Amino acid sequence: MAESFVEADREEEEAPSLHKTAHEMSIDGDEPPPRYILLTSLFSPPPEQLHKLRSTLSSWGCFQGMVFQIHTLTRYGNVAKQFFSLPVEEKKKYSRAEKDGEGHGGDLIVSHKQVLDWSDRLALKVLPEDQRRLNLWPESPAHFREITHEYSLKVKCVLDILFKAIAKSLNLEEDSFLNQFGQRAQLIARFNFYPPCPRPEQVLGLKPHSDKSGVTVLLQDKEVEGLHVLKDDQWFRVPIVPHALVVNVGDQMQIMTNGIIKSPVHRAVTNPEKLRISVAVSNEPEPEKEIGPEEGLIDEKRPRLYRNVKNYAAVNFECFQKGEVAIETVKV
Ligand SMILES: O=C(O)CCC(=O)C(=O)O
Ligand SMILES: [Fe+2]
Repeated sequence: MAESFVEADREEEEAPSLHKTAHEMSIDGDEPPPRYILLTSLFSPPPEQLHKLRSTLSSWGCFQGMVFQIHTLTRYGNVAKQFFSLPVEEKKKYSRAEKDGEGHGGDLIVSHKQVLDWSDRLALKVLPEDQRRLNLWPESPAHFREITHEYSLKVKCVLDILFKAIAKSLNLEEDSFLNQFGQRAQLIARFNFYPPCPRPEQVLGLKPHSDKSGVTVLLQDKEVEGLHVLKDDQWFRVPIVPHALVVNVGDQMQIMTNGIIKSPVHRAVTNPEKLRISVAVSNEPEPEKEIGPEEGLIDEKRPRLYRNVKNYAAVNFECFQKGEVAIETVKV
C-alpha cells in the first residue's frame, strides 16, 4: 500500500495497514508502508524502492522516513522549542524587518485584508554558509547556532540522496535535478511555533499552501499533531511517526518533473491547550539559475507543462501579494 502513510480525517477512510503493528503486518506478509521507509535505503535503492518512491511522490507528493539517529533529531527539536520559550525581549533581537524574509516574527503583511496565521516563525538562510546573516541567528539557547549548522549539513546530504533517487526513479541521469539547483543552491530553515489557541476552529497555524521550494524536509513536533495534506479534495492528517522526517515536494520539483510529481497543498492547525513546533528546511536553486521541466520528461504524450523560470521564490512572492497561485502562472 504505497499510499497509506497519512491517516484520513474520517475514521472509515483510514488505510487498514495503519491499524496494524509492525508485528501484525509481518504476520500478514504486508509490504512496509512508506511511513516505515528508511531514507538511507535510498543510497542505492533497488528498483522496487524507486518505483514506490515515484508512485508515492506522484500521488501524494510527500512521505515520512527515518534517517537520523534518535538523539540527534531530539536535539534539533529541543533547540527550536527552547528558542521560542525565550522572553519576548530576547527574541526581539532577531526580529524580521518589515519586508525581509529572514528573521523572527509573524506573517509578512502584504495587504490589510490578509488573514494571518496563528504562528510565529524564525526563518534563516542556512546554506551557502557565506550567505548566512549571523546577526539573525540566536545566541541563545547556547547551542542553537552549532546545532542549526549541523542539522543543515545533514539535511543537505538527505536532499542530495533524495534528488538522485527521484531522478533515477524517473529514468533520468542521477544528477539532473542537482544540476538544475546548482552548486550554490540555497537552504532555508523555518522554525515554526504554533502557540495554543483558545479558538482553534477559527484560525489556522499555517494557511493552505504548497511549498515554493524544490523539496522541504520537515521535522514535526514529537508530541502534537497538526499537519494536514490535501489529496482528492480531502484533508488528511499526517500522523507523528517518532524520529521520522516528513519529505514534502515543492512547486519547483513539480515544474522540473513536468508535473509528474506533485507539490501537495498542506496546512497546519492549532491546538487549544498545547503548543506545537516544527522545523522546515527547504532548498531553492541559485536565484540566477533558470529551472524548467527536464527534457527527458517531455514527449508527445506529456507535452511541456511549464515554462522555464528564474527566481521562482520572487515569482511566488509576487503572486502571494496579488492573491494568485504561483505555479499556475508558469504554465505554458
Ligand atoms: O508545521 C508544519 O507541520 C508545516 C510547516 C510548513 O508547511 C512550512 O513551513 O512550509
Ligand atoms: Fe509548507
